[in-house]
Amino acid sequence: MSTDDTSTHSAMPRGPVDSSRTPRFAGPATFARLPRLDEVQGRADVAVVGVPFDSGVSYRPGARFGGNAIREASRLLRPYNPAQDASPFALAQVADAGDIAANPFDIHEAVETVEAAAGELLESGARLMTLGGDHTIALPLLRAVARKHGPVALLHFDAHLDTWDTYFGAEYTHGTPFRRAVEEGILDTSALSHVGTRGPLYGKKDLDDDAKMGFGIVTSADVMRRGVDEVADQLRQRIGDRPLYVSIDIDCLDPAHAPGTGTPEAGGMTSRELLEILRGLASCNLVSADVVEVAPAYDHAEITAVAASHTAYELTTLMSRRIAAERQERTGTESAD
Ligand SMILES: N=C(N)NCCCC(=O)O
Ligand SMILES: [Zn+2]
Ligand SMILES: [Zn+2]
Repeated sequence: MSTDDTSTHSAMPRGPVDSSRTPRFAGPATFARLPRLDEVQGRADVAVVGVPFDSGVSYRPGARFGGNAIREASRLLRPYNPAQDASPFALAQVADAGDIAANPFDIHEAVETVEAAAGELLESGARLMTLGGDHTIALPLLRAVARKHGPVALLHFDAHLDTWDTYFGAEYTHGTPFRRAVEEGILDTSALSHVGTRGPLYGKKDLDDDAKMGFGIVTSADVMRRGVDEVADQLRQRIGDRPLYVSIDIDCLDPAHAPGTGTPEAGGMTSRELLEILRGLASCNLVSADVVEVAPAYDHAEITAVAASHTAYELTTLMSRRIAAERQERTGTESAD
């Protein structure tokens, strides 16, 4: 496979394979046909990393195949993002860091492995764009991010709260990562939001517990009634300039927009609403993000994987723009000295 370098200068980021020369359906899939991390000497501003782990699910399994399904569906992403007026892969070096090899038979060990591998990537200077995997993995990712940035603001898109206590006595599951994260003090409890919440709960106490942890909720019905601009404004105000982690469970979307997921709930957001809210976060300091719960066995015609690939593309664009703005600020300051 040809890995044509679209950049002409060694200091320029190396971009995706040129789809006008190598058909986009040829060769093994990396996210958006970007170079692998080893092809850019291990130096990336944004590392796209897969976590093929789904041993924490409470219903349908299969999200372990989500990352590669998203990579396959991302072949059609193009280098310029008109909605954000930015070329994310030219503004910063984005590279595919491959998969974290987590033990499928031992959740505690898997959680440790993910935390350590994510920590290494963050130490190298990269922001993480993680492709799950089930939602269990958000906990070790947040631990690693908080070690670098301190407690972070959390914007959580999901049909579910994922602040339940335990399932079958297990503390690490895909329904419990954010309760553990609050208990561990790795979240900034003045800036926690769920978006897209809906569906039946075990009881009203689920909501009371969640509110006590500090979460605000924008339900999927709120998004429909209030509209994406107002919702994005409100979220931006709550987040301010705090370091922000965005965790996106693809089941925040309606099953019509994301059938390929493990715990589907009717009445969800459209992919258009999700993408528009994300675009509205352009001023935020997005330090890392994940897209999880894509289970391709239940998908049809890559509906879910395409939605997830565009979601990761918008998130990557937000990070690249922020990286470029920070670089600009530094160079501006240096030349002013
Ligand atoms: N999809 C995620 N992350 N969590 C759903 C847990 C819902 C349940 O089993 O009751
Ligand atoms: Zn969910
Ligand atoms: Zn979830």
